[in-house]
Amino acid sequence: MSQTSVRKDQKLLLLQTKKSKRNLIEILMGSIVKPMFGDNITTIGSNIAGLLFIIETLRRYFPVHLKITIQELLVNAIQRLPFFKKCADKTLAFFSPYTRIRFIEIEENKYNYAYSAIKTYLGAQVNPQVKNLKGSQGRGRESLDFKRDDDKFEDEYEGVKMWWEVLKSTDGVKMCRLTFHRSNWEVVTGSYLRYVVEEGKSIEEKKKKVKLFMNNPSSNWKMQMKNLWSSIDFEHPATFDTMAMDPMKKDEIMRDLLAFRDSEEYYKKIGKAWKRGYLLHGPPGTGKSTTIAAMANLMSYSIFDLELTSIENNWELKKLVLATTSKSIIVIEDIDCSLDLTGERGVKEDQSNAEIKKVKKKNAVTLSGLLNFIDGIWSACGQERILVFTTNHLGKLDQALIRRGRMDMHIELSYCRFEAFKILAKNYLNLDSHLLFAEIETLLEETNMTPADVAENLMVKDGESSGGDGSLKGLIRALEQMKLNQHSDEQQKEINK
Ligand SMILES: Nc1ncnc2c1ncn2[C@@H]1O[C@H](COP(=O)(O)OP(=O)(O)OP(=O)(O)O)[C@@H](O)[C@H]1O
Ligand SMILES: [Mg+2]
Repeated sequence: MSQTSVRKDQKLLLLQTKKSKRNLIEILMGSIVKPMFGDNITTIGSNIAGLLFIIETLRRYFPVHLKITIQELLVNAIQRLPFFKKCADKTLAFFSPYTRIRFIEIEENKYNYAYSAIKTYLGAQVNPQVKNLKGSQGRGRESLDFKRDDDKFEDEYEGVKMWWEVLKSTDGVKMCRLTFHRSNWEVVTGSYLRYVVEEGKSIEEKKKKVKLFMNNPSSNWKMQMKNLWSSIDFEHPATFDTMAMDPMKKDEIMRDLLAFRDSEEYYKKIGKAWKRGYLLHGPPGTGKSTTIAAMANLMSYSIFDLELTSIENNWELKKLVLATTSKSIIVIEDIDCSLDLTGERGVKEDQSNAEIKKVKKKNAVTLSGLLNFIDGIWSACGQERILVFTTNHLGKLDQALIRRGRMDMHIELSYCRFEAFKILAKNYLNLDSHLLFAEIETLLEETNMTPADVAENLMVKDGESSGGDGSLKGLIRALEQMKLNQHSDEQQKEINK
């Protein structure tokens, strides 16, 4: 038989099959569907019949992977007709050996955190085989971030295959849908899903940007909670590595912070709110604000910088604290200057201090309001918060405010000594040692220079050589001058006695 006659025969066979299928469907439509639903449904029915035929024909002549697409096409086409959708879903579900789990973004007005973790996990499945990717670059970053840009994913876990789809319904409902073979129920629900959600959350955690929030004056709040705080990306470069501080003290603070971060279970067990208070005290320029920045960078916590002088009353303070998020550091700088912390507890007000009087008149946030905020409200407003107070005058603070339990750790930041100086010399001049270090060590012991002043002297000025000699000699001159001044001050005091 020639090839042309074979092709002719095939065509004839195809036509016959087509005709007999159409006949059968037309009989069905005419005798069952038409009497039930009338002419419109008959037209729909015969369209589906045509579609079924085309699909059947294509199925025979195309490779396996296309068959899957065709099946999907059919299911989609049928599902567009509401009447058939219900039947099709039920029939498919009844016969299919696969199980589907949906993770809907917002259900009953509640955000589903598993949805975002799963989406993050799926987006991170980047490898050279992936065809669609999205690229982006954050501000100040040199590297590009790539994310998977597909809405269908195949995943494998402990030898089990699973299929994910990222979907959006016509009414805007977003979801991730997982399909897997029923025989793998134990693996998927037992460990795979937990693994996916935990992995997604840890990726989110790493990518989370640290923010600096500042409270807006209450006149700008309007009705929405979102006007309470304004925020910017927190890009302070300070770390504990660059902090000039006694290494033992530094180590103690870092260990304390990290232990706090990992203590969720412990706080649950002892029935206490998961929070910790730090009081930073010391003269101006000793690094209190810098320590807060280093804390935020170490923990990747955002900072809520609470400016008490722009708050009218305790109620506003409460609202602001309730609007903070977990994993954050709430900071009140210069607590002694922010409000009159003594008046309400009956300690005699210093009448001569006009500045304090002015602040008191303007500000109705009270010490008891602040104490309530530290104790009671904490438990109501979530978990994992650090509170930091700073002051230049520890003695001015009410004992109730700083007692242990409220401020768990008192950190004194003080004048620059040799250990701290070595860190600054490394940071600013990249020097580990120098002939002038011995002289500087003695002078630092004899004077009280703040790390801020030492740092200022170590900054390489224009036109200076990079060896550090100029800066170190400049620092020695400044220290000697300070020593002279201190000496003459002491002499003056003796004379005044
Ligand atoms: N311990 C330190 N380690 C490294 N740098 C420091 C340290 N202390 C101060 N500095 C430098 O001095 C500058 C001022 O320090 P910082 O603002 O942290 O001091 P402060 O104690 O908060 O002062 P104030 O009481 O006036 O608010 C910082 O920008 C930092 O560069
Ligand atoms: Mg400061």
